[in-house]
Amino acid sequence: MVKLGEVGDDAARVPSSAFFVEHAAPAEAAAGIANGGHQARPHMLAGDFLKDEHITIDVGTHEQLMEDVPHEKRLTLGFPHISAWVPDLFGPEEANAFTNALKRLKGSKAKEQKPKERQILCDISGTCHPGEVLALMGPSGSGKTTLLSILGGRAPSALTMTGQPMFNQQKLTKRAKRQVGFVLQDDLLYETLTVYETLYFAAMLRLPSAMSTEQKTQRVDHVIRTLGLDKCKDTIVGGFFQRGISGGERKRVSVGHELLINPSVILLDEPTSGLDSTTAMNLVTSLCQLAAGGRAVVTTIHQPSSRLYQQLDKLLLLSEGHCMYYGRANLAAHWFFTLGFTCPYGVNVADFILDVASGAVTSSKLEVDAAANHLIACSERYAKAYPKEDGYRRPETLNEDKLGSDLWSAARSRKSIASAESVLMATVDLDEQDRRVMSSSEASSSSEGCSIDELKRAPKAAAGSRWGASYSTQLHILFIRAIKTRRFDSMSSQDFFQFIVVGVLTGLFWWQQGRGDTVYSAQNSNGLLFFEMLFLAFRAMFVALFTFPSEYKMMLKERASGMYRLSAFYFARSASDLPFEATPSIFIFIIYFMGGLRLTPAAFFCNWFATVLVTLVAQSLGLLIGATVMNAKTAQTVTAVIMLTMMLVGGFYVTSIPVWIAWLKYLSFVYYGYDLLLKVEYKGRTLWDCAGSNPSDPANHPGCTVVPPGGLQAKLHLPENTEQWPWEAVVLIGWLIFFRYMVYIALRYKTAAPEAKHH
Ligand SMILES: Nc1ncnc2c1ncn2[C@@H]1O[C@H](COP(=O)(O)OP(=O)(O)OP(=O)(O)O)[C@@H](O)[C@H]1O
Repeated sequence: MVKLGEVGDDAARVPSSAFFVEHAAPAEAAAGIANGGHQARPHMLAGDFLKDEHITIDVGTHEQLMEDVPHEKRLTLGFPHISAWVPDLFGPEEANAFTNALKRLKGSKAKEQKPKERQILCDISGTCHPGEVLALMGPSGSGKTTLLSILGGRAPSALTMTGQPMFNQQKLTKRAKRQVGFVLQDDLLYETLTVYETLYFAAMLRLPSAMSTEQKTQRVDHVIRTLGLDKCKDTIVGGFFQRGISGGERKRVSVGHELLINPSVILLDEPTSGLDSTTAMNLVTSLCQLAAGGRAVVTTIHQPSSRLYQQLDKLLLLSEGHCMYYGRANLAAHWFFTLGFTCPYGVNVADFILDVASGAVTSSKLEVDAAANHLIACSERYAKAYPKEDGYRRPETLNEDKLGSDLWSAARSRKSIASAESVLMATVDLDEQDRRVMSSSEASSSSEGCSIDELKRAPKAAAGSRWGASYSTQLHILFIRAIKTRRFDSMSSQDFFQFIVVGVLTGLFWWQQGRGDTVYSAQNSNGLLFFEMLFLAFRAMFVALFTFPSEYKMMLKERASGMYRLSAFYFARSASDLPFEATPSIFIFIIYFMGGLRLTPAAFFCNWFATVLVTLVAQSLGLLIGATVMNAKTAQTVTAVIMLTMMLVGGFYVTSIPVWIAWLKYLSFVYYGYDLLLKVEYKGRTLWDCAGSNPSDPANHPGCTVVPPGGLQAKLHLPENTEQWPWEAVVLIGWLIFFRYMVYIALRYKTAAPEAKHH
C-alpha cells in the first residue's frame, strides 16, 4: 500500500498543469543507468496534485521481482533507421502483374512492373538502455507491433525492411535471442494446462540445465507469487470452450512465461490491453521494477491512464509509420505545446498525444487546418536548419527558442503526409549515449553490458547453451506436457462412447455374419473388414489433420524463443500419441466377436495389429497434410480427395480398375491394409460355395463345393494366394516411416524463424 502524496522524490516524473509551461528536467533513467540500472523507482507515482493522505491505492507487490541481471549480461537495444514495407496485394499494380503473366503466356513482350509495396515504418530510430522503459505508442495501425516484432528479430517474412536492431551494437544471434523475452499481443498458452503447469514446463525447458530442479521450481513459485497468481495457480488456463482464468491473469501468465528466463531485454506487445486500470498499473509497476534490475523494457501501449503514463521513461510516438515524437515521456506534452498543440487542462496527456498522432487535434496557433501537415512541415523545415552529422542531429546544437520560432514560420506551408520523416525524434532527445549505441561504426565498448560476441565466448554458466534444457530433459518434459495438454481430448468419455456405440451398432448389423466357411460368410466378412479399417483410418486421419494447425502458433512462438529442438518436440509428441492408439482396440474387440470373424487367438491378434498399423499410417498421412498446409480447412479438403481416391482403389468397391489408372492402388495404404486383413482372415482356410446359403457344416452339406484357388476367390477380391507371406505389413511400415519423416521435414520448414527481406 502506498499513500498518495508520500512519494515526494518523484516530482520530476509527475505532470501537472505546470507541465505545459515548465520544462522539467528528466534524467532519472540516465541516473539509473549511471547507477548500474538501479533506479530508485517508486512503486506508485502519486503526484503533487492529489495530496489526500486518506486515499490509498494498492499497487501490488513490493517484493523484488527477479534477481538483477548480472552486469555482463545487460543489453542495450538500439534500432537505427528502421523502415519496413509490406506487399500491397490488391493494389492496381498486382493487376498489371497478372496481365503481364497473361501476356507472357501469349508470347507478347509486356512491360514488367514490380509488385506494389506499402511502407508501414519510415526511418524509425531509438534506443533503450538497461534500466529504461520505452513505450511505443500510436493509433491503431501505426506500426507499433511491426516495430516491436522487428526489435525481437521476429519480423514476418512478408515484410521487407531496411535497418536492423542492434544489441550492444551487435546483431541478434539465435543464442542471444534467449536473452530476449517477447510477450505477444495474443496470449498463446495451452488451454488445458493449469497456470502452475504452464510455468513449470516453461521453466524446465527454458532454464539452463546448470540449474537444479529445485531452483527451477523455486523460480516458478517466485514468479507466481510476485505476479499475484497464487489464487489461480491450479486453475486451467482455459479458452473459448472451457472457461479458465481471467484475461488479466492470462496476460500475467504470459509475462511470467518470459520472466522465468530472467531476460536482459523484455519486449511486450500491448501487455495492458483488456486489463482494468489497477491491474494494468500493477503490471507496469512490475515492468518498472524489472527494468530497475538492469533490463531494457520496450512495450507497446494502446491507451495508458495518466498514472500509468507517468511510469514510462521514454516514449516513441508513431503515426502511420512515422515517428512523431521520441524522447522522455514526461517531455512529450511540452514538445507538442511548443508546436502549438496545447493539452487542455484535466485531459490525460497520453490521450492528448494520441489524439495529436491521429490528427484529431488542431494547433490553435495555425491558420492551416491539418495538424498532420503542420507537424510534417515543422520537421522538414527543421531538418534543413539542422543538418545531420554522422547520421544524427547533435542535441547540443539545438536552441529550443529558435527551434520553436523556426517551426512556426515553417508551418505555414502545407505538405503531403507521405513526406514525413522521423526528424522530430532527433530534435528532442538524442543524447550522447543514444548516438553512441546507435552508431554501428563505433567500438563495441559500452558503459553497461557486454557485447553479444562476449556472451558467445562466455562460459556456459554465463551465457548458456543455445538450448535451455538438455535433449533428454526436453524429451521428457515435452512428453509429459503433451500428455497433459490432451487430457481432455482423446481420452475423453466421448471417444469411448463413440467407439462403443459405433462398435455395437456395427456388430448388430453384421451379427455373426462372418461365421462359417462359405462364400456367403466370406462376402459379409469382407464388408466388415473393409468397414473396420476405413472407420478407424478415416477417424484417425481427420483427427490428426488438426494436430499441428491448432498448435502452429504455439510452435512458432516456442521455437522463436529457442525453447526446444524440433526433433525433441516431434518425438515426444509422437510418443505421447502411443497410449491413445490403444483406444480404438475397444471397437476392434466388439466388432470382431459380434461379427463372427475368425475365432483363433492368432487371427484376432493379427487383425488387431493390421488395423492399428493402417490406423497409424492414416494418422501419419493426416499429420503430414496438416503440417504441410497448416490450415485446417484446406487440410480437410485435401484429405477428402486423397481418402476417397485411396478408398476407391482399395480393392473392395471397384473390382476392375482401368489399367491406365490401376497403378494408383500401389499408392493406397487402404489397398495394402485390406489385403493384409484378408490374408489374416483367410490364411489356411478352405471356402465352400453353397449357392448363397451359409450352413454350419458345408463339408457335409449337399450342394456345397470347394472353391478352387484363383476361382471364386478372385471374384471375392481375395488375395490370389492367401498363403503368401504378408509383405503388405512391410509396405505399410515403410509408408509409416516415410510419412513420419516427411512430417518432421514439413514442420521444420514451416516453423523456421521467419526472415524479413532486406532492401
Ligand atoms: N504482414 C502484413 N501484411 C500486410 N500488412 C501488414 C502486415 N503487417 C502489418 N501490416 C500493416 O501494417 C500496419 C501496421 O500494423 P501494426 O500491426 O504494426 O499496427 P499497430 O500499431 O500495432 O496496430 P494495433 O494497435 O491495432 O495493434 C497496418 O496498416 C497493417 O495493416
